[in-house]
Amino acid sequence: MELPALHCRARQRGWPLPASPAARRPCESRPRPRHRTAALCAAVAVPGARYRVEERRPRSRAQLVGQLLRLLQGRDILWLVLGSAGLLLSSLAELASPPLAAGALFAAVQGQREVLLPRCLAVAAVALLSGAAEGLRNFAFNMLRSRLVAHVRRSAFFVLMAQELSFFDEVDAAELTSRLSSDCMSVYSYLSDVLSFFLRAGAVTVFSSLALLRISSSITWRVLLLLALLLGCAEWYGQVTRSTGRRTQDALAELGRVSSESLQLLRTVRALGAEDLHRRLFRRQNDAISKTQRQRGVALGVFSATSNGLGVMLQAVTLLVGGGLVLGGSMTGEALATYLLYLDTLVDSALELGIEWSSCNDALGSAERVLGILQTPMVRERGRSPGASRGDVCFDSVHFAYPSRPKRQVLKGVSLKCCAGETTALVGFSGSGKSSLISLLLRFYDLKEGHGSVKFDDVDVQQLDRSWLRCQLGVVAQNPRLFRGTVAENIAWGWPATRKEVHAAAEAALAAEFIEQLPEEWDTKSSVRRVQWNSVEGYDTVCSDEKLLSGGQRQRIALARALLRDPTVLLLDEPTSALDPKSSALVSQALEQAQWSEGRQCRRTMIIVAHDLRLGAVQRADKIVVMGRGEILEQGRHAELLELDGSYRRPQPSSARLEVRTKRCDPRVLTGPLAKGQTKTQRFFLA
Ligand SMILES: Nc1ncnc2c1ncn2[C@@H]1O[C@H](COP(=O)(O)OP(=O)(O)OP(=O)(O)O)[C@@H](O)[C@H]1O
Repeated sequence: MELPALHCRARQRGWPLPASPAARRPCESRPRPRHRTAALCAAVAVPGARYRVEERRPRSRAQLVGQLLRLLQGRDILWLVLGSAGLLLSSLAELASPPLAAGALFAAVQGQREVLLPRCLAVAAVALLSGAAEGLRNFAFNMLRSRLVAHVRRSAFFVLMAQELSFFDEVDAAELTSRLSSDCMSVYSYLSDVLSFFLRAGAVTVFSSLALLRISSSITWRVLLLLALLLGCAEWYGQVTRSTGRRTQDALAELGRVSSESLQLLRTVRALGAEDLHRRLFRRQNDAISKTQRQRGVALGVFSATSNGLGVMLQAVTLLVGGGLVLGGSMTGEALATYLLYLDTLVDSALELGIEWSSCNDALGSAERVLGILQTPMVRERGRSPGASRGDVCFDSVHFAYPSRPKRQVLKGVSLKCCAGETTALVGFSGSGKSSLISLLLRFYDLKEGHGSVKFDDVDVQQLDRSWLRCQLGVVAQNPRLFRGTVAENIAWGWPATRKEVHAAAEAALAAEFIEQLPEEWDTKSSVRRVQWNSVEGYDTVCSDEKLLSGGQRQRIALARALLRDPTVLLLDEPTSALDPKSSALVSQALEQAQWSEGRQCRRTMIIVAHDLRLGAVQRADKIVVMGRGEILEQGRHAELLELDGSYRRPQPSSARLEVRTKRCDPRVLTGPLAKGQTKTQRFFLA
C-alpha cells in the first residue's frame, strides 16, 4: 500500500503518525485526588538520587516500560484490559476476513448461489465485529492515554514545585517547561503507539505470515525475503525520522527560548539596538528546522518510492510463482486469491510496524525525560511549627557556598544577632553576601553540617517547618515581580484575605493612593471579582509583571503583600534601589510605618539590605552591619561607624555612585583603549 494511503488510513482509524507528533490530539482528564499524585511520584522515585534530572534516566527500554506501566492504577487497568480486548478482536477479525472474502469471490465466479449469501453475510459480520472492536480499542486506549498523561503532567509539575531553589540553579527552567508541555504529550503518543497501534500491527504481521506459510510455504519464503528488504527500508526511514525529529525538537526548543527572550526583553533589546542580532539568532534556528524538515521530506520520498516498488514486486512474485502452482494443479485459485489478500494485510501491517518502531523510539525518549523529572526526590520533610514567634534572628559562624558554585565561598564565618523588634541594616559592597544571608534565613538554601547555623527564635531554621518559617518572614525583594491578575489579587496572592485587609495593607504600605487612581481595566476573571466584592476601584485593575506599574509602585505593592501577612520579621532587599528621590522617600516613610505591627501590638524585627546609605531607615537602624567579601567588616550605630572612620565612612564607589560619575565624564574616556598594565577600574578613577 502507498505510504500516503497508509497515513490516510491511519488517520481514519485515529492512529498517530510519526511525522507529525505536534499535531497529535491534546488530552484532558478528570482531576485526581492528591494522594494519587504522591503515589505516582513515589512509584518511580529513586531515594537518595542527585538533583540532575538526566543522571537518573532508566538504563533499558524494559525498565522504562516497567516504570510507565507502574503508573497504571485502579481504573486505568480497566481501560487497558478493554483496549487489549478490542485489539485482540480487531486483529482476529482482520485475519479472518481474507479467506471469507476469497470464498465469497469464488462462490460468485463458480455460480454457487447457495453458499454466496452465507459467505457474504460472514464477511459483513466479521467487518462489523472488526469495526466494533476497533472502536472499543481506540476509545479505551484514548481514555487510558488521556488519564495517564494528565497524571504524569500534574505529577511532574508538583515535583518541580516542591524542589528547592538550588535545583533551579542547576537546571534550565526553559528546558523543564518544554518537558512539561511537549514531552508529556509524547508519552501520550508512546502509549498510543506501543499499547494500541504497535502491538496490533505486530500481531497482524505475525499471524498473517503464519497464515501465508500454511497456504503455501514455497511462495512465502520468497515473499519473506522481499519483505525483509521492505522492513530494512522502513528501519532506515525510521532512523532518519528519529534523528531529524530529535534535531527539530532541539531547534524548536531553542527557537522558543530565543523568541520568548527577545519579546520579554524587548525594551532592553531596543535600548541596545540589538534587533539585528536577535533576528539573526531567530533565523538561524528557523533555518535549522526547515533544513531538517527538508531532509525528512527527501527520506519520505525515497521510502515511499521504494516501499511501493517492493509492494508491487511482492504481488508480481506471488502471481508468478502462485500462478505456476495453480497451472500445475498443486494450488487452487481460491487459495491463491486468499494468499493475495493475506499478502496485502501483511505488507500493510509490516510497513506500519516499521514506521511506528521509529516514532515509538522517539516517544520513548520523551517518556524517559518526563520520568526523569518524576524521579527527582521531593522535599517533604516537616519540621517544627512553634506557634507564635518573637522575631529573634541569629547567624552563627555561617560559612556558605552556593551548590552550583561549591568552590566559591560566599559567606566566611559570619556571626550576627538581630534582636526582636530591632532594625538591622546590611550595607556593603556589591556581591559581599548580604542577599545570601537573607536567602539562608528564608531557607532557600540550607547550610551543610558544620558550616554554622541560622537561628530563628533560638531554634535552628533547619529544624523548623519551611512554610511556618516563611509565614513569619515578610519579604520585599530587590525587584518585586507581579503575577497576572488584579492589584488586589496580587496583594493577597496565596493568602486568604478580605477586601478590607487588602485595603489596610495597601494603606500601611502607602500604596492606597496610587492604586485608587489606576485605570479600571477589566477582564472576564476580574469582573467576577467585581461582582463579588462590589467594587469599582483601581484595586481591580489588571496588572502583570513590568506592565502598568513603575518600580516604586511595584515595590510598595510588594510591601503591602508582606504586611498583609503580618510577619514578625520584615526582610527588605534593596527596597529603594532604582527609585527616584521622591519614590525613595515614600518607600522609606512606608517602611517606618510598617515596622509597627497593629495585629501583634509590637515592633517587627527589620533587616534591610541597602546600598543607599542616605536612606533614613539605614541611618536610624539599631545596628548597621558593613559587609565585604563574605565577612563583616564593622558594625554599630550610624554615629559610631562615622566616628570609626572605616569602610562605612569611606565606602568604595557603589554601583549607584559609579553611575553618577559615569554620567558626568566623557564616555570616550571610559571606553577607550587601556594603557599598558591599567585595569578598567584604574582607568575609571583616572577619568
Ligand atoms: N544563585 C546563585 N548561585 C551562585 N552564586 C550566586 C547565586 N546568587 C548569588 N551568587 C553569588 O554570591 C555572591 C554574593 O551574592 P549576594 O547576592 O549575596 O551579594 P549582595 O551583597 O547581596 O550583592 P548586591 O548588593 O549586589 O545585591 C556573588 O558573588 C554572587 O555572584
